[in-house]
Parts: sequence; structure tokens; C-alpha cells
Amino acid sequence: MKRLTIALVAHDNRKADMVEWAVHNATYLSHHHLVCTGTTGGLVKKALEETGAIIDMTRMHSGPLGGDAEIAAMVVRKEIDLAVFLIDDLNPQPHEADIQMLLRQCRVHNVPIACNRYSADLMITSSLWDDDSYVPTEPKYEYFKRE
Ligand SMILES: O=C(CO)COP(=O)(O)O
Repeated sequence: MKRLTIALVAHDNRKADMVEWAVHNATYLSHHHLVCTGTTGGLVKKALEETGAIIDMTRMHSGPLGGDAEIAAMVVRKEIDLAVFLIDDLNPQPHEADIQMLLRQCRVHNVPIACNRYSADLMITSSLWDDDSYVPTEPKYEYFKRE
């Protein structure tokens, strides 16, 4: 299995979901390098270690203090293979600009980003990660001309 760098980020009202998802996928996640925003990382690390998994994790600042921005910069540098970002869509966040930046940079740089658990499950079970013949098509920023 190819070793990936996976970003895990969750807003406060989605952290229970993130921890549950991470524990469910503890064996899978223990094969990869995790990069997390501060509080998400602390909770995920503790929960994963309680399962007995050995975790390789880098914790950035907390989201509102720049953690999303730090991870967005890693996306720009092609240092992130996959992001799981559980967003609280029912409440405003003080760092909305940073959230949008992380989402936008994933789109610009063609980095898969799952914003719900179902997407995350589909992405981590994809066989394409280990298919060396698969080359992701980069987004084309060009006007579509009819005929
Ligand atoms: O705010 C976040 C993402 O936008 C997450 O930050 P924390 O993991 O530090 O709570």
C-alpha cells in the first residue's frame, strides 16, 4: 500500500464524527502520515492510540489560529494526497476565509477532499492510489467553445 499524507480537519460540531470515523479506520490510518489541525489532531491521536494503533501525525495550529491556512499551503506544495474536512455547515466560523482557502486550493491543485464520511470511505477504499498507470487529469481552466 502506497504511503499517503492525509489531512484530517473537523469543526467542533463534527469532531465526534471525525473521531468515530478515524477509530473505525484505525488500521488504515496507521499506514499513512496524518496532518491535522490542532484540536482535531489531539482528539484523533488520543482515540487512535487507545485502539493500540501507532500513529504518525503532524499537528498544525488550531483552525481559527491558522491551521487550515498551514494545510492549504501544504496542498499548494503538493504535500497532501487526500484531505478529509468535516465542516460544520450549520454554524458560522470566525475563520471562514481560511476554510474557503483550503477548499479552493484542494480544487485548484486537484487534491481529493472528502467533506463527509461517505466520501471519505469511498476515497480511502479506492484502488486508484496503488494503480501506477492512473494519472489524475488536472483541471482545465479554459473556455468551452461550441464547435
Ligand atoms: O477550525 C478547524 C477547521 O476549519 C479545525 O480546527 P481545530 O482542529 O483546531 O478545531
